[in-house]
Amino acid sequence: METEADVLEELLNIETEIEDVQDQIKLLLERQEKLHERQSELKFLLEAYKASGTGNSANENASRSSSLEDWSGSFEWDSQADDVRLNIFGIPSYRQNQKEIINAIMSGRDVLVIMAAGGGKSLCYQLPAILRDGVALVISPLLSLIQDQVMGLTALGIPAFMLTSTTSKENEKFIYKALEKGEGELKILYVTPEKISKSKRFMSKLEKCHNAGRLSLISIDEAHCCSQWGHDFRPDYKSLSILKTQFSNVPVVALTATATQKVQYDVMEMLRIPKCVKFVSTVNRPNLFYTVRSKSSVGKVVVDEIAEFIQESYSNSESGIVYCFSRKECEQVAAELRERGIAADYYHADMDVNAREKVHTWWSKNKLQVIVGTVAFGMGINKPDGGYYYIRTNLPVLSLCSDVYFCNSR
Ligand SMILES: Nc1ncnc2c1ncn2[C@@H]1O[C@H](COP(=O)(O)OP(=O)(O)OP(=O)(O)O)[C@@H](O)[C@H]1O
Repeated sequence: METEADVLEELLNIETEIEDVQDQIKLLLERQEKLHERQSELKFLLEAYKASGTGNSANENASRSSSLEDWSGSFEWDSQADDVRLNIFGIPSYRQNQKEIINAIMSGRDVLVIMAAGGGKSLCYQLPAILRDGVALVISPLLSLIQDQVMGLTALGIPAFMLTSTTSKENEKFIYKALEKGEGELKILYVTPEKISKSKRFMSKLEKCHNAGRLSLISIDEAHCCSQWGHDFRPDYKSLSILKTQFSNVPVVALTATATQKVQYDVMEMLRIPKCVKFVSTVNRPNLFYTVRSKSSVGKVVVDEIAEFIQESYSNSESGIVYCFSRKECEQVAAELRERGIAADYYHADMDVNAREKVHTWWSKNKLQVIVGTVAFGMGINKPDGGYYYIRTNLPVLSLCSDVYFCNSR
């Protein structure tokens, strides 16, 4: 006959055992994750080995992707590249790795670029896009980012277009004609990954462009979006593997500011560029300053604090971004900043694309000082002039990042 003490003792034993089992499950799950990681690395190495067909060891071949080939020497396009850099882009000299990356692309190699945000990745594919014959295709994840790039290139007189939901029928017709028949001036074409995965019409025009020898290069911006291990995985990036399969002789350039070793493997595997040349530049951004300030618990006072910060620190109306958590909050804060004499407007995913484009353009042209946005705005936005800052309001404190010409929303 069991006594209460016996029951209690068995219960305690069982609870101890359950804890043991839970510890073991935790250890096994950790082990499983490590094995998955190693499995994907090994699969990548195997693919690299198969792709080489040279009898090199897989490791040797994979390391060729970051090989010591010298891309800094003299090439036949040097003087033309210098001319475009200086006279079209207005850039006096190259930054770290830019010249080497350009040389590798011009030599027809696939390239993986890891360079800090604002480090100058765009020049690395835009310059070869101008030098090489034909049309360069650029895949970029966000409409705002694409608009920013096309706006900047157009201002430099470079025939750049985008094919997105905001493209007019007239421009769409022009782009399709340029791809299919080589008519009209089109050097750089920006699309979102959805265009590759969902538009058969676009892919068929692209194929015609390639068959006629007019697809000059394929650039994949924010390439970490390919990787499930990255912080910004986009399912549509998976479909980009078709590009190398279908257009195997066209150089692919994958660019990102953030990629761990594992994400790099993933990107190379996903984009089918195991033998790419890899360039890693320093991620140090000396132009960034962060400040954290305590924030009032009263909403109206917080807006006073933000307005005061902007007016005191940026008295020449230098532009910036204020980040808010919700769409409603963006609209409210923008209105309250306007009440305080600051030219502000809001930007979020609930607005129609034309309204978003209008706000972005005005801000780019300094007709608007502040965009109050959700994280829908910011990634890859390039605004080199004057001071620049962003403020996050959705934290218990105000986080201020100033004196940058560029920032990411994260
Ligand atoms: N060699 C250079 N010298 C001076 N300025 C440069 C140079 N290369 C690029 N820039 C400028 O640096 C700024 C940032 O460049 P860019 O937009 O290409 O950065 P990025 O690396 O593409 O950033 P993101 O991570 O958003 O893609 C731009 O204003 C660009 O004109």
